[in-house]
Amino acid sequence: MKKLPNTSIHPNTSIHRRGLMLVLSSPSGAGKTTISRILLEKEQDLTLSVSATTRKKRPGEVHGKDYFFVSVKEFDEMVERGDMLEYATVFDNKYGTPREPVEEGLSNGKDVLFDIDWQGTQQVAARAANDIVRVFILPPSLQELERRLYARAQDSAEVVQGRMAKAADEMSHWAEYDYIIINKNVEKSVADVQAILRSERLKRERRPGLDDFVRDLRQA
Ligand SMILES: Nc1ncnc2c1ncn2[C@@H]1O[C@H](COP(=O)(O)OP(=O)(O)OP(=O)(O)O)[C@@H](O)[C@H]1O
Ligand SMILES: Nc1nc2c(ncn2[C@@H]2O[C@H](COP(=O)(O)O)[C@@H](O)[C@H]2O)c(=O)[nH]1
Repeated sequence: MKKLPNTSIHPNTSIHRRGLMLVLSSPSGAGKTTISRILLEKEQDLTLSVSATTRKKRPGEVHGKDYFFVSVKEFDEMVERGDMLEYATVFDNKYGTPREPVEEGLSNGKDVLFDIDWQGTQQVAARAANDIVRVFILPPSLQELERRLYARAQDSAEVVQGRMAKAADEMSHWAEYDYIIINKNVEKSVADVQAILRSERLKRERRPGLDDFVRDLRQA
């Protein structure tokens, strides 16, 4: 398996830092997209991995921004060519992470944000165990989860009920994640993810450039 080239010079410092892959997963409707949008506005050095999907576009969604909306044939060809970092079938549609933009983001000194399910998270973790940071978002209650899915008003009642039926299955993977956030208040949840990001960026093993820095300090 190809190892990701995820070392970089972080733009805000001359000290060499490894980019990280921040994964958000949750049952559908718990708030990953909402949290991601705000987070990306606040975090300059974070870039979103835009997934490819065979799902139909929702009202307001933009090709290339929310997803790359592709046919099943196009999706399968991407998989065949090895263009996907990970892929999975979720709620009867195919979803996958195009590899190249992720590699490019990491090489440009960015951290990369993923909104993917537990299957994709397991695949990325298998390829880049040292670079992945996994955050699982829980809803405050099942009633609130259902309310949010209906309030989003972008899916039919049938789709919402299908997603509610699979929520327990998705949540059964919560213990595979490094951090758990109960998304009651969006601002608080965003602040929590920012705290995670900040701490993870400071980890010694993500800052290989410190070796030289400390050597120089000790020789001075
Ligand atoms: N903390 C919150 N309090 C109230 N409403 C919220 C909160 N977080 C998100 N929402 C609302 O819940 C709905 C679902 O949120 P969102 O689309 O972000 O979920 P998601 O986890 O990305 O879902 P999916 O997995 O289907 O993409 C949206 O209408 C959003 O505005
Ligand atoms: N394994 C992957 N899962 C993905 C990817 N992109 C999105 N998702 C997950 O799919 C569901 C449904 O999303 P929706 O936009 O249709 O509501 C959700 O859990 C996403 O996290 C991907 O590239 N790979």
